[in-house]
Amino acid sequence: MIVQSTAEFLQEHIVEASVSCLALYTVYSLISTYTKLKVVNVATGETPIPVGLPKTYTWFFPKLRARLASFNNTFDWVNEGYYKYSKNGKPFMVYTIDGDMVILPHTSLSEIKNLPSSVVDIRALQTLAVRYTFDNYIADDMFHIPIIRKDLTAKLASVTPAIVEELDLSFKHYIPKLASEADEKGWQTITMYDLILKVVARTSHRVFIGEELCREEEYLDASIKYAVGIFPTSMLLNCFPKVLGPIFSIPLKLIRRKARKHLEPVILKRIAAIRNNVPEAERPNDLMQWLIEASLARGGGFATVDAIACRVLTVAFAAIHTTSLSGCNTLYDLAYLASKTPPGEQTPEEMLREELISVFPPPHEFNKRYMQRLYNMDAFLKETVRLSLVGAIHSERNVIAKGGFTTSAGIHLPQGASFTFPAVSRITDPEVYDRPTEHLYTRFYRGDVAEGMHSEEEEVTEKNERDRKLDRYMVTVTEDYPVFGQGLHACPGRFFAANELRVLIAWFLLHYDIKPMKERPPSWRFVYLDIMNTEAKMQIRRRD
Ligand code: HEM
Repeated sequence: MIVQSTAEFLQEHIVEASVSCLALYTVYSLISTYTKLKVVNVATGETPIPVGLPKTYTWFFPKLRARLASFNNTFDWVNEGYYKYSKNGKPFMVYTIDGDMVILPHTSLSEIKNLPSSVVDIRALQTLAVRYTFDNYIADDMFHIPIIRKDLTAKLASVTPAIVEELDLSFKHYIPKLASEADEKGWQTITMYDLILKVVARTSHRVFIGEELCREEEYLDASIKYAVGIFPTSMLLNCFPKVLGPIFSIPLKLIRRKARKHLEPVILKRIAAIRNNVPEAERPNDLMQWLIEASLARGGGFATVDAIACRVLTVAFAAIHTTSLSGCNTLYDLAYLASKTPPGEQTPEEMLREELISVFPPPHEFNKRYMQRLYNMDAFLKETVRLSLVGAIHSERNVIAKGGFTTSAGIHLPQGASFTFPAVSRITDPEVYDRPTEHLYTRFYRGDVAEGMHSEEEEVTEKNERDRKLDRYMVTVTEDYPVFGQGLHACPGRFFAANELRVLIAWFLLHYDIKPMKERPPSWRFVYLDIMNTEAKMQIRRRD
């Protein structure tokens, strides 16, 4: 009788019942997940001390409460742990909405950063829920990474004229669309991030997929929306049971379909050319072509239009927002630092412009080789991204080796454990950087040691990175400069990004003045992330 009436009740309230089950399951997973892995110091038996657990009613779901509090407090917890434990060579834990995280001391970084992917893997695969937000072919084989690292970087000199041309065309196309009418003194107001995002998306795509497609607004819009949609979708996916993955990823799939509509005819044309043995010299020479050739070589599901289009969008995702944020932050810093420059002194904007004109006198023909001589520009960019792109942590990794991994200090990390290193606390530690929170735009100036150097791609080798004299390029990765990650997974696109950013800032300084801003637009901290203010308005004025 009871069973029958329960069944009837459930039939009548199927929606409510499903939602309740889902809610219960979610609460259960929030409480129970990530808690079973035992991280321990094998020599002392100590386990990493948690930072951020509630100090009152400690019996009442402390981890769950810490996870919920992590939205606003993670930076403070990591900073507290950095000074209490990391600086004494000890690990600590934080429990965030994103899972249990072991924060290892900086002293473990050098032995961990180059561990092979059979031992540890980059955690983005999990945090970005790559199997749902992209697809299985991306998660199974990231062959686009060596293509970016080797082929794209090697072609930088030859693609620079295309970057210069596309930046020029896109600034001229988008500024009139996005900026207000000029006032009587010629100043126009613009939401700078909107402009830089569009310009970077179009310019990067010129190099990724060619002239034919990079100006197609519907495609560009779809690729930007896709990239924007990845973070919220993956967060949702990571909070709910995996069975809901296919449902939560529907909006992203619809956007991908829109982008694919434009990519498909071009991909098919290029595949046909390869199959018809069109000589290599007559085929396009861009990132999409290299991706198509590598996909065909792998065959099967990798060689479908869908998988190839998804891979193009994956590279665009990694490239466009990071570069746009860096470009926009640089312009914010130029405007803000100008307002702090005493009257009569040269502002950083004037200093960079003077350097530009001396390296590229009119008619300002940029080329990759001389771009490297913009030492003040490189130093400025490097300092801006140091202060603006680093979140609470860097180099998140998951242990995948069956037996786990034990550091030389005896910290045993079992299979499945996630670990990372303090980032913002490290770069704002006065023992690491002098006046660490100030934007000292000549901090990384290297013009004095640069004579006789080769290209930066040749010089940024692991050996040279240990040489403090050469530790000054924007693209140099050192253990105290985590903007581009570390070791095996350090950003493969950073040479491309640095080159594009230099041309972008150079174009801007030659064509526009920037009105000083009294306040730097504040960013917003969310769990581990420092999210830039993308709404801030700037005032700009044409120079001619
Ligand atoms: C200023 C711009 C950029 C910044 C600040 C940046 C930053 C980063 C960071 C922090 C990582 C993670 C590294 C780690 O965990 O150790 C990364 C990885 C990556 N970046 Fe960038 N990036 C930028 C531009 C680009 C560009 C332009 C591309 C492509 C052309 C790109 C492609 C990638 C890829 C594919 C990875 C994954 C590497 C791996 O898993 O081994 N990035 N980037």
